[in-house]
Amino acid sequence: MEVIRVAAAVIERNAEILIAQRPEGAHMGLKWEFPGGKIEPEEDVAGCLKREIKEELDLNIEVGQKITVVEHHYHDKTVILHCHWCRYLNGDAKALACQNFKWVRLDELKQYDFADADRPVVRLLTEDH
Ligand SMILES: Nc1nc2c([nH]c(=O)n2[C@H]2C[C@H](O)[C@@H](COP(=O)(O)OP(=O)(O)OP(=O)(O)O)O2)c(=O)[nH]1
Ligand SMILES: [Mg+2]
Repeated sequence: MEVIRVAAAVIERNAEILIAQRPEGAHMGLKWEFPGGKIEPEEDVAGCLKREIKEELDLNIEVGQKITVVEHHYHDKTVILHCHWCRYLNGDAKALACQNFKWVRLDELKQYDFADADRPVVRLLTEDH
C-alpha cells in the first residue's frame, strides 16, 4: 500500500485561518483541507509548505510550530499528515489549485466537511481555543 508524507498549513491571519476545498476529481475531491501537499524527497516540511502555499494559493507564509502528525489509512493509501501553524505574510489569495478557499474562525471549522485525516486536527484546533 502506498504511504505518502504530506504537509498541511494552518495559516493564521487576523484571528482567522484559511481552509481550502480539494479539486473535484482529486483524491478526497470537494472535501475541505488545510492546504499543502506531498513532501518531495529533498524537502523539509517548512520548505514544502512555503512552496505548496505559493503554488496553490499565491500566498507567502512563515512556517511555525508543529500542531500534530496524523497517520490516516484510507482504503487505497496511507497519509502521514504533518500539520503546522503558519503565519500569513503577504499576497492576495487565489484558488490556483483548489476548488475554493475560505478564511474562517476556529469555532466555524466544524461546519465544513473535512477529509477524514483532518478530523483529529479539527478536534485539536477547536478544543484548544
Ligand atoms: N494537503 C492536504 N492533503 C490532505 C489533507 N488531508 C488529507 O487527507 N490529505 C491527503 C489528500 C491527498 O491524498 C494527499 C495530499 O495530496 P495533495 O493533492 O495535496 O498533494 P499535492 O498538493 O502535492 O498535489 P499533486 O501534485 O500530487 O497533485 O493527502 C490536508 O488537510 N491537506
Ligand atoms: Mg495539495
